[in-house]
Amino acid sequence: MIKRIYFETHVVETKPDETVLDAFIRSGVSIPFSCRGGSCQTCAVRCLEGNIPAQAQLGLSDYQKEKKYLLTCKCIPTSDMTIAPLSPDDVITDAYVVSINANQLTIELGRSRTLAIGDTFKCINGSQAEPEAKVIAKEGDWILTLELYNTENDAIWLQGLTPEALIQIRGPYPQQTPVWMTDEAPDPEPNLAIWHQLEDGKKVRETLIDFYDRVYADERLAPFFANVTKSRLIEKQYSFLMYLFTRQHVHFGLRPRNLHHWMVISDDLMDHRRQILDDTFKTHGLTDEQRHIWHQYEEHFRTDIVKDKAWPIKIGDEFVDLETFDKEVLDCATVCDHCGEAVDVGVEVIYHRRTGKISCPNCSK
Ligand code: HEM
Repeated sequence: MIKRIYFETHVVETKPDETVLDAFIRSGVSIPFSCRGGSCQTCAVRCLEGNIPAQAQLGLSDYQKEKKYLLTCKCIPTSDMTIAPLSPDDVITDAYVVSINANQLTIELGRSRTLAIGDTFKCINGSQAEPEAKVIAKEGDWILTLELYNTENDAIWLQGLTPEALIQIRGPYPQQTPVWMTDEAPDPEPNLAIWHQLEDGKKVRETLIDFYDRVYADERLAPFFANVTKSRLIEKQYSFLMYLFTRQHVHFGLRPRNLHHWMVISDDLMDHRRQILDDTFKTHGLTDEQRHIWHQYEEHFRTDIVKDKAWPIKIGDEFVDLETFDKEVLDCATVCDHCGEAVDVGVEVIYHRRTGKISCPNCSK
């Protein structure tokens, strides 16, 4: 049976008995791959929706199975599927310690990987710390020498290792330039047909109203929206989606990267939000195609939103870090935003650049 595979902005139909990878290659969809036999794991992706055939997970670890990884070269779909690329955090490879020399660690990989000198990784040995390391030498595709950035904590981490110990490496994180410094990808193509099907936006608004009711009641998401007026947010979100679907310039807010710059949002939290959105779509009777197209618009911004620490905001060509504090001498009396006590004119206070919240001398000790 023909199945539809949704991957980023692509929709690919597989022929009977065809693997997802073969269908991608046939359709010109670019995805990294190497051995095509299920051992190198280069073509691994994550399943967001649909059945995962057991064959597509052969050889993957329990952790990888739990995260819904699958190998596209081994996946003959049994249902429609939505799949997404792995984030570097998701790419975990077993490795054995060969030797340790000061802050350098030589490892033998559990499977061959095509990696380059300069690629960066996180090292995992079951402890909470995941020291960062850079490849400084390699022998073939199996042996790597990593240099740890050699802080005091890395030295302690290395002392806990012995030759032949099994560790994992997470990555690579090849991008030398942090995401927040790179140019944003162009917006995805509009889709007027779906917008018309969604009753020229009426159904989009209804869905958003219900979705944000659920978000504001969700204990993981609600904290982000503590000071945000729901009706205003729905209108902003609506105009942004209207722009994406129709290209009418009706959205005058910030771009998603700048807008979410201070929010620490993990892939897992994005998936959680996606699930709530999908449940809402189903309540409002959106068709599979409509759900997938809308999800694809949202997914397009994942890399602009997911991060493990706040990013500076980009204004023109400049990056401004708003997650810092400045000092100011008050030229009029006010109250402290933390303890509520009065603060007199002439007192030096600390204020947070993004929120503008003021701390009196007592609270900022
Ligand atoms: C877990 C994931 C997310 C969280 C926690 C989150 C959180 C927020 C918050 C708190 C606001 C209000 C900001 C403010 O008014 O100051 C907001 C606005 C917005 N978000 Fe998200 N967001 C998430 C994912 C997304 C995604 C995937 C998109 C996709 C495009 C998106 C697009 C928007 C837009 C368009 C606005 C309103 C823009 C404006 O004010 O002009 N968000 N989000």
